[in-house]
Amino acid sequence: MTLLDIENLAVTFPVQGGPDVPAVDGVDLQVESGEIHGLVGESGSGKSVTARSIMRLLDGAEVSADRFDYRGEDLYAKSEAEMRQVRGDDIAMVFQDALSALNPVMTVGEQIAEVVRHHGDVDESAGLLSELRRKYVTGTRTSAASWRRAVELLETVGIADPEDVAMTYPHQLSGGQRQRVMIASALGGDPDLIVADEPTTALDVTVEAGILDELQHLCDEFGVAMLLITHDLGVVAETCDSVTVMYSGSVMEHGRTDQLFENPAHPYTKGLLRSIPEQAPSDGELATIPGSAPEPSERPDGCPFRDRCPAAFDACSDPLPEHVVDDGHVTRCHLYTEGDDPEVSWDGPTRRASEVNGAVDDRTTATEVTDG
Ligand SMILES: Nc1ncnc2c1ncn2[C@@H]1O[C@H](COP(=O)(O)OP(=O)(O)OP(=O)(O)O)[C@@H](O)[C@H]1O
Ligand code: NI
Repeated sequence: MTLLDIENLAVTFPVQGGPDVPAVDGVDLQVESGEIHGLVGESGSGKSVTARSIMRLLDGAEVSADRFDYRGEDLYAKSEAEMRQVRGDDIAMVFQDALSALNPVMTVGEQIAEVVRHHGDVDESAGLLSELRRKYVTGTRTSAASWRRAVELLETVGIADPEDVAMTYPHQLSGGQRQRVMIASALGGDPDLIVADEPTTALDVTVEAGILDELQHLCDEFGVAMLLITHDLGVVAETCDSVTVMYSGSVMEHGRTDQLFENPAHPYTKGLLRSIPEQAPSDGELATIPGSAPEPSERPDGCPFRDRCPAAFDACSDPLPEHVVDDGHVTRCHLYTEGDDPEVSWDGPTRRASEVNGAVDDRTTATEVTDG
């Protein structure tokens, strides 16, 4: 079943005295129940804006979509009160920076207990006195059911000594522990979908691997779906069932992870794949895509990637087409409207690039070593 179904999402930030910022432009995104769906793309491609649109946390932005359904209900038709219920109970969000997302003056146990109470499936009295005590003497109601549930959740997310950790404040914990606390807090509302925006980006690789493992395991165990935002295709390969690739506000390609990795269709996806060790060409060099993404207000017509694409040709200034590569695997690239199996070379001059668009031909050979 499709849990989240977004069609043709556009998000624009009005800017006083400057051009508006069309951050997201025509994005389709489907997350199936229980799956881990990766949302990947370089910095500025619109991943976080898309994520926040799901929580309706985009103050001041103009949001439009042909469809924006969660479990078949239009999220943008809900009242703010109904939305508060959705946030936490149905959809929970995990951010990159737990230190700023968590309350600094409340023990982590209390914070998780609060989510559990808000969700309302623990039975405990909540009279004024206990409410005041809870609020001002944080961490002391260790006999309450919500507190016990908080400790349980800390244990669930792999924290050793959950009783002790529950009584600490966020700044007393390591970065990895704080991310785990935030995941525990997300699970406190028993959501069906977790939106995780680069949950491990700030951590070192071993801690990151442990947390990604844990997330994968938790989604499996609780049947929770996750939209996992990352700029790292290596993380997608390890963790995700399916993936949507974004570039400069648009979706370039989406499909099951195996389809995308075995048979990438869009030159942008092919370029990204060269930057992860397992997929890089056998000469051992890791290459990034030369150049950088345009600012939203300076995006070219048609395909936003065309100025960096080694296979760009004149049709690329037309609106993005949609090409079905395989069942569930779709790319938005003009090469495929010209015939199947186009030649895309990141290592030498491309026929189309050199014949049709002389402006890009020396980009096709430039590579940049990013890692050893
Ligand atoms: N509140 C805002 N006002 C104006 N522009 C914004 C605002 N928020 C985001 N943008 C712009 O929208 C575009 C998409 O930003 P977004 O944060 O979604 O990118 P991202 O893919 O999450 O990148 P990163 O990997 O760096 O987190 C960027 O050009 C950004 O500058
Ligand atoms: Ni982001």
